[in-house]
Amino acid sequence: MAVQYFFKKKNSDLSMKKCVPCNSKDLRPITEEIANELIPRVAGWNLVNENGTLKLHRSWKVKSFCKGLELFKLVGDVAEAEGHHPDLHLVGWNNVKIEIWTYAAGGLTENDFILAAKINGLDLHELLRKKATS
Ligand SMILES: C[C@H](O)[C@H](O)[C@H]1CNC2=NC(N)=NC(=O)C2=N1
Repeated sequence: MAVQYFFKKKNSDLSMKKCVPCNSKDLRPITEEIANELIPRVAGWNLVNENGTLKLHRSWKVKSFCKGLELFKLVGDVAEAEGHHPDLHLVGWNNVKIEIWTYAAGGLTENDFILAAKINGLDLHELLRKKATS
């Protein structure tokens, strides 16, 4: 279902969609080929293949450790509202990295792109270092 859905709704705004529960039995990850086609729809996110598991990664440099925690809170609220949860990393006091994939599917599903698009919709600009965002 996921694959066709993506193709049909190519121009729809992912951030307007809602994550579906990840406990469905027929949850299948998308292929790397399709993931490569979709990645431009979530600006700033990179496709990573970790030992065969596709994931979305994005990094930010924050102004301070506490701003990093604030970022986590904003992202955490989105994740809770969607019932879909990223891995959050805050390393070396100001490097935030977020990884998203669907554990239940062992790879990427539409949910991951929806969550990434919603995170992109957050106004993080007060939290980030002026210079680099990567
Ligand atoms: C039942 C519930 O929807 C699942 O446990 C959800 C919770 N959040 C999740 N988040 C992510 N990123 N992947 C999952 O497979 C996942 N599973």
